[in-house]
Amino acid sequence: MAVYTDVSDAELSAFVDRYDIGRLQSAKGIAEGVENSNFLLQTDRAFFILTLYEKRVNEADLPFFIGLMEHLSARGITCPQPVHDREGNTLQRLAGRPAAMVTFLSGMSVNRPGVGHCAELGKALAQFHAAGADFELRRANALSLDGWRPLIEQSRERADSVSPGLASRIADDFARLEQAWPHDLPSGVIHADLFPNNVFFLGDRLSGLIDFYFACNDALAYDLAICLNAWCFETDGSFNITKGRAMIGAYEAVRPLTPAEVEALPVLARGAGLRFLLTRLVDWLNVPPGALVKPLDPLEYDRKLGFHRHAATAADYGRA
Ligand SMILES: Nc1ncnc2c1ncn2[C@@H]1O[C@H](COP(=O)(O)OP(=O)(O)O)[C@@H](O)[C@H]1O
Ligand SMILES: N[C@@H](CCOP(=O)(O)O)C(=O)O
Repeated sequence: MAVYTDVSDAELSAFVDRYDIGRLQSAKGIAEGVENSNFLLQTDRAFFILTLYEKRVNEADLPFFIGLMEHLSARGITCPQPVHDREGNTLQRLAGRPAAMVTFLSGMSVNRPGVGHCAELGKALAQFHAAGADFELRRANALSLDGWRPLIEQSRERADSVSPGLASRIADDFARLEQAWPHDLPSGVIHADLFPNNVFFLGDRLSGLIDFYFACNDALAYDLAICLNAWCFETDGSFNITKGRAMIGAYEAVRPLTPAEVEALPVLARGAGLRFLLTRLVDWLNVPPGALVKPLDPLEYDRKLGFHRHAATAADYGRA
């Protein structure tokens, strides 16, 4: 359960009173998520999500995230809308943390995405990229190539306690990626964490996207590579090419990839795999004492990297 910061009932009630959203009736810490502390609030009018931003979120980036949700909503992307308090503010402080309230989105995330879910995701990702094209704020990707080095250093000494040989596999991946990473691909606002838990469905139809707190400016195809990692592998570690084909095909029906993006796809997918291996590994080795959080398995991404290391072309991911 991701609740790093405790908030008393009295603090929550006083917080809700800053808004014109009714009186607080109940508040629960949310079981899912690993990055921030989230609470489901029910007032006598509606449900809301309250987020207290934790360690990985830089307070200076919050206007980017909040502004992006407002920008996307205005362009027809279903995502949480930041709620304004009586004075018009969206950004707050609560229990010593930066905080914001957003609207509650209905729908359910899928634990085991099927081919149809992957196609829905591909289409929504391309629509998201199109909607973000005229967003004026910018945010560099703190978790791209340059951001991996400190994570490697933080985890190097203890990596082999998680799996023998892991430190050297990570070093080899990083060396290869440093040499092959593309720098001139079409770029724009990317979600950068569009995992199944951040996508809601109503029936078979994708109904909304959440969790924009890794969003940044980077290569658009890198976002697709993240989604191939997060959606198209089976639990035994094998890549499901039918899912990859469905996702890439639906993405390209909205935004065709350039030849350079197609060529870069295996490197981008390997980089995305390493990025999630590293953040998971660092979290695994550093669970804050007393925090209600279950760290995610880093070795899931070590297994996925086993596929990426041998993938030669985009065809291995299902690109026709
Ligand atoms: N706007 C929202 N509407 C409905 N549920 C939400 C919303 N935002 C978050 N949640 C719920 O809270 C969980 C954790 O949110 P998330 O943003 O993924 O947290 P974290 O960034 O800490 O990982 C989600 O899996 C979802 O169940
Ligand atoms: N998607 C990341 C973890 C980030 O958690 P989220 O709840 O913010 O999506 C991973 O799987 O490592």
